[in-house]
Amino acid sequence: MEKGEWLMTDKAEHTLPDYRDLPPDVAERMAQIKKRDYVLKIDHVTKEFVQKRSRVKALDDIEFGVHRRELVCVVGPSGCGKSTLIRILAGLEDPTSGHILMDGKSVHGPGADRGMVFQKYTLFPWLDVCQNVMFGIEMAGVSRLEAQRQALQWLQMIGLEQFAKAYPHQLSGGMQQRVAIARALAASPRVLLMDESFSALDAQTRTKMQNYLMEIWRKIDITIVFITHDLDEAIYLADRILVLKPNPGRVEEVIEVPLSRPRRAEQMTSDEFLATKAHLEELIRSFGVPDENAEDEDVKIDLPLLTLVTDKVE
Ligand SMILES: Nc1ncnc2c1ncn2[C@@H]1O[C@H](COP(=O)(O)OP(=O)(O)OP(=O)(O)O)[C@@H](O)[C@H]1O
Repeated sequence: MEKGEWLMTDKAEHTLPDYRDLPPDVAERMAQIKKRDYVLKIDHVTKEFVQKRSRVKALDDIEFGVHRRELVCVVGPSGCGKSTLIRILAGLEDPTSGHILMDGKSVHGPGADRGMVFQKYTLFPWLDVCQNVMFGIEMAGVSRLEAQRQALQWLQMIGLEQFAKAYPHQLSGGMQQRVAIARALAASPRVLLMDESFSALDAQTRTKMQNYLMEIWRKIDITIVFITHDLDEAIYLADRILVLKPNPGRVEEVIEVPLSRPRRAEQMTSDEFLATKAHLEELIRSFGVPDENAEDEDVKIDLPLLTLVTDKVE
């Protein structure tokens, strides 16, 4: 589709705008973002896994830069290398070739400059909420008293100060993830890496968490890379979306999200949102990989004959 063309949708006569047409305020914001330096640069990163008899090229020559205070989401079908990429960014895995640069310097291994929030709840169960948040601060050599003061400030920021003395098992999933975010941020990283961090939460809690995250991000100097399977989540959160294709994992497209900030739930039904989602769905379909996390349409179940019931009145 040429830029500026309009996309016909299935719904008769309703046309969606081109997702690449940014409203003026978004275009202005995007121009500002692009003027900022790269905090994180993925410099021609390739990753091959060698198993007994086979080689898998999980990532092939990935080249991408994340600007300071940008929120980038990474999407793509199962197996396109999203987890491999974030593990390399976190320093948990080395690239086969290429480099990760933080503020222009090549990184090797994990570092305090990159905080990570995983999908599963990863709080230390034997520490209370405050001690969990203090953990990263104390690791950086800060005194216990000062770490406690800072941890309480973080808990206030995420609205959980009254749960400072509670233990993780006493909190809901959403609250645990809020503490996990606070714990990661308390160590003052430059970049927050989030690996499907909200995918274990129910839909309502997930939306709340997305809003919490954007609220925190608005207040502090942090750059976020967020991996997700959920296209709505990617569009709602991101300034730009990095779309990966599988076999081997390559950059297919970088999408500038045509939505103003601050984001509001109503934007999820806007034409710009729907046009971006339609394009992403089309891209992912074009990769021809069944996404096991997508909702099944038209599932056919073979039932044993004897269990069949009808609603016919006897
Ligand atoms: N440790 C490993 N050893 C061998 N192959 C691996 C390893 N980790 C990942 N792979 C392979 O690399 C490719 C990319 O995997 P990866 O988990 O990064 O994809 P993904 O996009 O995160 O998938 P999903 O969305 O299902 O989590 C896949 O083919 C996978 O089988």
